[in-house]
This record gives sequence, C-alpha cells and structure tokens, in this order.
Amino acid sequence: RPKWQTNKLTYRIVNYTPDMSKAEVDQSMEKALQVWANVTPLRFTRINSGTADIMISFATRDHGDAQPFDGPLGTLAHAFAPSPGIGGDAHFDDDELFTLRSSRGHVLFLVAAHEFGHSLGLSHSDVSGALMFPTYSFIDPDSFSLPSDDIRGIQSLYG
Ligand SMILES: CC(C)C[C@H](C(=O)NO)C(=O)N[C@@H](CC(N)=O)C(=O)NCc1cccc(N)c1
Ligand SMILES: [Ca+2]
Ligand SMILES: [Zn+2]
Ligand SMILES: [Zn+2]
Repeated sequence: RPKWQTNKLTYRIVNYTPDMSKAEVDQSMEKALQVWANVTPLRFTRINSGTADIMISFATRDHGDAQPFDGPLGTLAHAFAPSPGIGGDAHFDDDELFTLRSSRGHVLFLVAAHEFGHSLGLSHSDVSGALMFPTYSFIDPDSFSLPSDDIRGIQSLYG
C-alpha cells in the first residue's frame, strides 16, 4: 500500500472556491489536516508557491487529469494516493456548494478530511459512520471526532 516515506509533508492551496471566504477555506483545510496529524506523527506545513506534496485546488468538469468532474452532486472531490507528482493532490468539484458548517451544501472541512485520507494512502471503508465511508453525511464540524475505524486505518500506515 502506497504511503509517504516522510512524516513532514507540505501542502499548497492553489486556488479558492467562490462559496466561502479565503480565510474559511484556509481554516477548513488546516482543520482537515489536523484531524490526521492528531493521531499520527504526520506534520503538515503550508507553502504558498512552488510544488507541495499535497496540491489543493478547485475545478469543474475537465481539469487536466483523467477524472473530469460531473457537475453538481455525484462526485464531490477526488484525491490521489501517495506518489511523486500528482500523488497526494486533492481536487474539489467547484460545481458543488461548499460551506463552513451548514447542512445546506457540503461542509468543506468534512470533504477535505475525507480526501486527505486518500492523499495519505487510505481507501474507502465499509464501516458506516467512518470518515472514509464512500458517501458523505453531514456532521457538525464543531462536534467532529475521528471515528475509530479511521484511526485504526491511518495508524496501520503511520503509527
Ligand atoms: C469514486 C470517487 C471519485 C467518488 C468521490 C470520492 O470518494 N472521493 O474521495 C466522491 O466524491 N464521493 C462522494 C459520494 C457522494 N456523492 O456521496 C462523496 O461524498 N465523497 C466525499 C466524502 C466526504 C465526506 C465524508 C465521506 N464519507 C465522503
Ligand atoms: Ca460533482
Ligand atoms: Zn482531478
Ligand atoms: Zn473517497
């Protein structure tokens, strides 16, 4: 199973969605990475130019990789397993409505936390309620805590 060979990873927010303020997007991404840093030796450093391990961007439809987005709903985002180049990168479908905490649309923090699970090497879980379960369900981000199946999964890679 592909995994990063270092615990110090960089990320870059390449562009932004119009759905939220830049500060809200920044906070959502930081909080989503912290979910995984809390239970592993992984540490994430933001860079604002050049190439990071985890390049984060918003896009619609065809956006330069082999997995074009599909308009509103359906696929919300995708991320690539650890590897050089596109590995680790996370793309968010900007035909979705992303929110800070509303149940209307999709909470960016939750989608990002799920995607970064893929960026770190996790695949989907069949445990309902797991963050890595294939389908999104709204959770108040203020009361979010990483489910045990996800802790087990990430600690089996980075323990
Ligand atoms: C085949 C994949 C490209 C599907 C894609 C996904 O799993 N990305 O990681 C995706 O966007 N799946 C949707 C499925 C859906 N529309 O319910 C999803 O919600 N994934 C993100 C997500 C966010 C937060 C929590 C969970 N469990 C899943
Ligand atoms: Ca979509
Ligand atoms: Zn993509
Ligand atoms: Zn997924």
